[in-house]
Amino acid sequence: MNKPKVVLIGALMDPALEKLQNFCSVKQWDEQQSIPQEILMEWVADAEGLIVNNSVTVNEELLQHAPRLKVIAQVSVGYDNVDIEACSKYKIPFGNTPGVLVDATANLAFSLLLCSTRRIHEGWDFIRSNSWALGHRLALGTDIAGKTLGIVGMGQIGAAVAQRANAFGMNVIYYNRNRRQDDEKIGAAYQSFEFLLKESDAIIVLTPLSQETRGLFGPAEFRKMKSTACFINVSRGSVVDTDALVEALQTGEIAYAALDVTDPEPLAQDHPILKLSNILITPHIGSATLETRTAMAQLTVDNILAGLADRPMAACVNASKITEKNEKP
Ligand SMILES: O=CC(=O)O
Repeated sequence: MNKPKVVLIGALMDPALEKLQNFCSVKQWDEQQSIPQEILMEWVADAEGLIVNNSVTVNEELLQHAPRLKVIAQVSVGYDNVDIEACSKYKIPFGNTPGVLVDATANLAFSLLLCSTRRIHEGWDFIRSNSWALGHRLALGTDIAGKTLGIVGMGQIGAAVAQRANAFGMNVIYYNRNRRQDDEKIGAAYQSFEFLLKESDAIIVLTPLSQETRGLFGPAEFRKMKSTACFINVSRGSVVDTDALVEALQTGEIAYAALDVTDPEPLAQDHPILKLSNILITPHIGSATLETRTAMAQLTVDNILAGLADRPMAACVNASKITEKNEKP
């Protein structure tokens, strides 16, 4: 029996890759640079499955070029690069990887909070620049117990961050599009966005990127924050107006920022944000642990195999929008 053809963009960890190769004929793009559009279009022309990463834009044009496509999956929880409505229109289920990355991402977010408030990476720079030996003083950090943490975007990862902040004695408030019914269980109180901006000592952003959240943090929002505030983004870079953030850090409107995501990504070496001393940036590594990435790869392959076999997928974003398969418009 012929194996179904699957196009794989990017790397996939073993043993998931091996499993995929056992059941499917896999064509993989694993180069540093993004796949050129003409090659992508050529490859998807006869593909039945497609695994993408966020360097690929999945839109109607791509779907029109892929008449045999039965399923798409991505090794991430965020899918702002994918036009879900178009996938649903073409009756193609799209799978992502929620759940399995919650703890790793919450740990990274909380690490950025601790590193920022205790100025850990500055300490490391201080040592490497020989300042210790020269007797220069290192600036003091701040405590987090008793301080207010504002979480913007209260999904599973937000709840896991709230749990950690509670354990560290923080007062946790959150803002979300919809208020959660289990405020008490997650140990966080719902507040308006305005209140959160004004009252938080630290803000952690975890909201997905959408039309509503693009540029959510701009000049006006930074102006409302405390001058001692620490701003942390672990969602998507475009939720923040980068120029406004640079200015807020330069002028002292806020004290500090830590970002796991940036706009653009990656940052050019001469980007002004890299010249600031009151910022810490990590290269989009929220879910990057061996265990988590292995589980994400496994879930992605399970999603693809289920979609190819017309079985329900473990994590499908548009399951409710797809009724009859393979009836393409
Ligand atoms: O950014 C990472 C993800 O969306 O999983």
